[in-house]
Amino acid sequence: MATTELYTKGACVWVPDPEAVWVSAQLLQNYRPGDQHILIQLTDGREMEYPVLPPAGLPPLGNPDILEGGNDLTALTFLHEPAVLHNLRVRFLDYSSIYTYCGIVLVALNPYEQLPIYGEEVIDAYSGQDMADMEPHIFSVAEEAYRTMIREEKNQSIIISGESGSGKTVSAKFTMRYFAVVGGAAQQTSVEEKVLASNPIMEAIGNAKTTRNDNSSRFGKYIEIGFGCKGDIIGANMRTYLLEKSRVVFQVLARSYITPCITASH
Ligand SMILES: Nc1ncnc2c1ncn2[C@@H]1O[C@H](COP(=O)(O)OP(=O)(O)OP(=O)(O)O)[C@@H](O)[C@H]1O
Repeated sequence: MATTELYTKGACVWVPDPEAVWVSAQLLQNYRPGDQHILIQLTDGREMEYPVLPPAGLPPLGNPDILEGGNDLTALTFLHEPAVLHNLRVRFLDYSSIYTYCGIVLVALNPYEQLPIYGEEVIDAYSGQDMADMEPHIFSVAEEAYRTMIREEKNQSIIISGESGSGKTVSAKFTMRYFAVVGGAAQQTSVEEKVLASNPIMEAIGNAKTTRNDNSSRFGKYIEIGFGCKGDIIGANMRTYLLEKSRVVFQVLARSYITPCITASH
C-alpha cells in the first residue's frame, strides 16, 4: 500500500508545534494526491487546514495506540522523530522508565534524580539474562557485552554517546560497577576497588562546571578493562582524548604561579 493511501479520515498524524515541538492531530478528510491542504483536528479541538506542499509534505503518521510505550523503538510501525519522542515521553511519564531499546542500541534519558534501579539486587536480576528477555537497562547492555566476551573470548566495546549533560559519565560508571559486581562475586577484590576508585580522581582533575552540566568531563575517555579467565577484573587503563580546547578560555594568575583554568563558556 502506498503511504499516501494511509492518510484517510480518522488517521492520526503529528504536526509541528512551536512550543510542544510535535502535537497529535486527526485527519478530518481523506487525502487525495494533488491536494494542497488537508483538514485536521488538533487534540485541543481546534481545526486547521494543514499545508501539504513540499518541502514539508504530508505530516508524519501516528502509530497504533497498542504500540504506545513499547520497550523497543524498532517495533513501531512508523519510526520518525515525533514517534520516537512520544514513545520516550510515554515510557518516562507513564512507566517511570528512562531506558528504551532501539534494536541493540539502548536509549537513555537523564532523570536528574537518584532512581532505585541500580542496586545489587538489580545487578543480580540482570546477571546471566538475555537482553531480549529483560526490560531495557544499562545493566542489560553490560551483561550482553560481558557474556559475549566470556562465550566468544573476544574483546567487546560499549560506546556511550550523547550531548553534554546527557549522562554518559554516569552510565559508564554504572557499567563499570556492573562488571565489578558480576566479575568479583560477593567480595570486591582490590583491583576492582581501584578501578572504581579511579573515577573520583579522574573527575577531580578532568571535570569542570559548565552551563549544561555541573560536573562536565573536559575530555573523552577510552576505558579499557581487562578480565581474567574467571571473568573477574584484573586491570584497567584509561586513555584520554578530544580535549575540548575551545573551553579553555583564560588562565588565572594566582600569586607567583600560573594555574591553567579550564572553565565554563558554552
Ligand atoms: N542515570 C542517572 N540517574 C541519575 N542522575 C543522572 C543519571 N545520568 C545522569 N544523571 C545526572 O546528570 C548529571 C550529568 O551527567 P554526566 O556527567 O554523566 O553527563 P555527561 O554526558 O558525561 O556530560 P559531559 O559530556 O558534559 O561530561 C550527573 O551529574 C547526574 O546528576
